[in-house]
Amino acid sequence: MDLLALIELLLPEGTLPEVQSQNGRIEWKEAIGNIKNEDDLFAFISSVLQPYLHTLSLLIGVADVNGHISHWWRKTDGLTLLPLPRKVSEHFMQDNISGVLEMYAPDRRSALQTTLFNSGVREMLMVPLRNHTSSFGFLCILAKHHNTFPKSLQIAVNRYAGLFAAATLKLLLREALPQWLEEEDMNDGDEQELFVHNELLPAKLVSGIALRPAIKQVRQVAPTDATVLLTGETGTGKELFAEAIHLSSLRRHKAFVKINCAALPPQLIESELFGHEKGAFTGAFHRRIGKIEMADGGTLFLDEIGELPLDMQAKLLRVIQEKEIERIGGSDTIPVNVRIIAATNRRLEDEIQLGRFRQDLYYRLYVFPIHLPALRERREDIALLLQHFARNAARKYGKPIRPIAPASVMALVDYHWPGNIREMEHMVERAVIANDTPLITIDVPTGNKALPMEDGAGSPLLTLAETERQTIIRALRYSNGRIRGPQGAADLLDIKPTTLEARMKKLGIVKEHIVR
Ligand SMILES: Nc1ncnc2c1ncn2[C@@H]1O[C@H](COP(=O)(O)OP(=O)(O)OP(=O)(O)O)[C@@H](O)[C@H]1O
Repeated sequence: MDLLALIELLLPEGTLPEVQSQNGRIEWKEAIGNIKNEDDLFAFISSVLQPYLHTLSLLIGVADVNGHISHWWRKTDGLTLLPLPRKVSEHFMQDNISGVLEMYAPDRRSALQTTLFNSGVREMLMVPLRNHTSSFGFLCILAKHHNTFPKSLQIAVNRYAGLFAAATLKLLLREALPQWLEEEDMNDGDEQELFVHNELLPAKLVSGIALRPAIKQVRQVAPTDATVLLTGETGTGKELFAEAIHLSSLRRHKAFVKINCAALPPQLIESELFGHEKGAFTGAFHRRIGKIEMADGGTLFLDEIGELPLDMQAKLLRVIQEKEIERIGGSDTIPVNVRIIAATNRRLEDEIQLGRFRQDLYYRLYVFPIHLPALRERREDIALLLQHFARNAARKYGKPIRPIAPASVMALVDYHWPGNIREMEHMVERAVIANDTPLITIDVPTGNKALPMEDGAGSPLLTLAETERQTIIRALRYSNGRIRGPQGAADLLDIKPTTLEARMKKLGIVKEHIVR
């Protein structure tokens, strides 16, 4: 679970509105996503309240479980705040004061009010910061004069109180839970683009924008028992995705059994798949349970299915159709209930033409195909994945987490990655081990010159805005210009339709120009 999802759980439902930014309305998660320190927090609050009041002096207090203020954050515009008393404002927390407080004299009941009065504060607008069950702190807007706060400001402050609470919680949780701090900082605000999608997927599966359609397909197909055919070059993550489907399925508590059809000599494959009875052939001293039987109730992952010999293809077809097997040398048929996921880096259509793959088996497997793009087809994700693997390798080898040198990142974005993610993972790991400099440098492998981009236009590093533009355009083309609904562009990109429309407006994308 990410930090923002946790915040959403902690706050009362319906208290997190969208906010108006310079470029239209944006979702709360996006609005507070980049808050990393006190300055960011105050800049955010000021920007929300800017239309109502230009100069803001702000004070935020957060209480511990006993109601004592454990955190003070302040930003003063033209006010010199005296040091705040150490043990103050219990009654602020207890009475849950909200609204405008006028100050005409030091207040005996509250050390905080007295301090503020003596600091020159004459009016204060107070907003409790609430979680599900109670107030955990307060936000004060301070003014040097009476009658400073217009009614519109008071209404806005109440409307956005949930958002201010979320923003404050973000800072508190970052301090309390440093692992998030590290994750967020490494990605420098881009964390939203590189994410683990849900707890049921393998934790190591990360995805940038380009993998989102495949992840979406995983979510769609996982709960069914449909056969899945994963296609993609070597190292694109087919096995990881097979595991993801299994872990997101109802079979997740049963076995996930893998068989690599390319790794076994043909004479062993049958016994590996179907098992054998004792004495079935010379050397069969014991009964052996085959992989299909082992996967009963769970998932059978047939990697490199294109390498399966033709006679085995016929036997596999029978298993899929009849849902039963016979061990070699056995006379009984054994019912099996397995979900089949197959993977290949060959074009099975070509293999059929060449007479190396059975067409009937192909149709049995081609129920729900998922294609994993090669890394060079998803260059927009390369920089983020590099940082991800650098962080992982640093943890694995007990090294400090360091960024990769921008020049290396630029060169690697242009590289053609024949070994895809597997190649990247190993390359980064080697560099992390070998480098002790503040920035990790990685050389593009020699003898592998960067290939031009698919469109032949060279391979410049794209700006984030341009990357976003191209991704939105791709999604619109894919959805035939449809923004809303299942398989609409917003759905594919996993964002709200209103957010997509706002981004299209900002980036000057007109869907009629894209889809004709
Ligand atoms: N999206 C991803 N996020 C994180 N790691 C990934 C991702 N995709 C692949 N990897 C890592 O890259 C390596 C290769 O992945 P995997 O074995 O799943 O690829 P493959 O397509 O099955 O390769 P092959 O066709 O050679 O069997 C693994 O270590 C895997 O953990």
